[in-house]
Amino acid sequence: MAQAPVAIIMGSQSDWATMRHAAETLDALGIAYDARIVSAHRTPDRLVAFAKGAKAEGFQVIIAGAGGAAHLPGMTASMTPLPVFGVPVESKALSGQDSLLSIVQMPAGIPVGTLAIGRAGAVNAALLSAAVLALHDPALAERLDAWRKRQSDSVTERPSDEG
Ligand SMILES: Nc1c(C(=O)O)ncn1[C@@H]1O[C@H](COP(=O)(O)O)[C@@H](O)[C@H]1O
Repeated sequence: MAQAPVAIIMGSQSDWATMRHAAETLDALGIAYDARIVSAHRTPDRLVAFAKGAKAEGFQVIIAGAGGAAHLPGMTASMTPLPVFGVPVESKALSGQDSLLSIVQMPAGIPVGTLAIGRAGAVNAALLSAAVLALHDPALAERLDAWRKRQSDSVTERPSDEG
């Protein structure tokens, strides 16, 4: 079986409720992915093995979701040359503000492409990954165009009472 181009990693099982939206978006675009739980805090050895080996495994893009003290995206980015898109998971205590600031304020030199908090960020991380992969995949570029057209077509011109 061909290697999935996208890795979706998350700090905890509890993040899956958010990160599954990235997975579903990749599904809709026909992009294979591998979803794994990897935590910089709780499974540091797993993180190092994953991040150092991700390119050799054949991944092309990494989506990393984490909440609270969200070190996972930045630590992953520090150990791989692959593009890393970070998704701040909405934490209970601070509504994801902590996750967002932990992920977005990287020091110059090690970038993480940071998305919005929660579901929107997860969906957009998948769409950004698709856009990167589509640069060298014309069939995927067509699927992405079609996805965006369907989205535009689904927006009515006027609001209705039915919502
Ligand atoms: N931020 C991180 C990391 C990490 O950055 O490596 N590992 C786990 N966590 C986060 O802890 C939160 C609570 O986790 P639990 O629900 O398992 O207690 C999750 O949102 C997870 O991403």
